Amino acid sequence: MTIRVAIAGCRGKMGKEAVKTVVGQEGIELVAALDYKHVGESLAELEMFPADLDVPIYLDLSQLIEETKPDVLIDLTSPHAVYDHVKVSLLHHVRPVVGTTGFTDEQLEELTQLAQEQKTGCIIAPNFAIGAVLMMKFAKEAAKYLPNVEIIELHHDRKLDAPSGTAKKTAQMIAEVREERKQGHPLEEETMAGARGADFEGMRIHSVRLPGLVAHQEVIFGGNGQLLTIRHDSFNRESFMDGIVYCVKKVMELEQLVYGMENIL
Ligand SMILES: NC(=O)C1=CN([C@@H]2O[C@H](COP(=O)(O)OP(=O)(O)OC[C@H]3O[C@@H](n4cnc5c(N)ncnc54)[C@H](OP(=O)(O)O)[C@@H]3O)[C@@H](O)[C@H]2O)C=CC1
Ligand SMILES: O=C(O)C1=N[C@H](C(=O)O)C[C@H](O)C1
Repeated sequence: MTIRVAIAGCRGKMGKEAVKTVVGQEGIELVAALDYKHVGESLAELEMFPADLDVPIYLDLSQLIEETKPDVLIDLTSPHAVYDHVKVSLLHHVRPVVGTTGFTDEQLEELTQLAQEQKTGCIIAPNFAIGAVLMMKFAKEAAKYLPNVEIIELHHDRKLDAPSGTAKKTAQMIAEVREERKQGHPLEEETMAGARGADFEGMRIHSVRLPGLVAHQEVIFGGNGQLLTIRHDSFNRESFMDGIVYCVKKVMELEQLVYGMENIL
């Protein structure tokens, strides 16, 4: 069976790479694109895509779904757009595979419930790179023994959300095995706001944004006279593509929302 896929955000850094990947994939067919520019045109008319890529561009997701009947919607857009896309998609029983980050906890809860009610699979993966997923799993394991931990995530300076979805998910996974505790000196004070980073159950998260970076993270554990650093680097967007293909196939077997690729490996 061929899986019919639509991509939202196809002009973006991730979207462009995803279009290239999906088009070359056996058993997957790209049937539509969702964008708010070039509406009514075809991807073939955009300079960045091959001239024979005859894939229609829609503004309205419901219309896209009714006319092109995708099985899966890959969302690689923005924190402002993604929640609505996932909701509309689930209401139409189209399975979302979501790379976009920046969900609130409330949005994740609502979408989890909606996917369950609709009996429709959905994968929200803060990071599609297998190395990053392993970094998160290893960090969770290490935190059982070394509960003093800080996360430093480093990204390109076009990123909209901070901390990154990966850093937030790492902290959540660590929190499953680490009791909430304040770190550092009990009387420490910030003499400059933000100096100690964001506070997640006492863990500190630091976000670096610089041109030249892609997506990187260090999880640093401190113990008596020792330090453990777990680091992952994505040097390009290709690093995420195997994960996207895996999720497109996997979501076809699901009837509920899965948050994080570590839960389906
Ligand atoms: N899970 C993972 O492994 C990864 C996740 N990401 C996440 O994926 C998302 C996209 O990243 P990236 O490609 O770098 O970002 P880009 O800004 O390069 O791409 C986003 C694209 O989505 C478009 N867009 C914005 N709003 C809408 C909308 N309402 N409908 C359709 N298209 C829209 C943008 O158009 P325009 O620019 O014209 O506004 C742009 O073309 C981010 O949230 C990022 O954090 C990124 C890498 C890996
Ligand atoms: O915006 C990005 O680039 C990335 N976003 C995701 C995140 O917020 O964790 C995944 C990866 O880090 C790249």
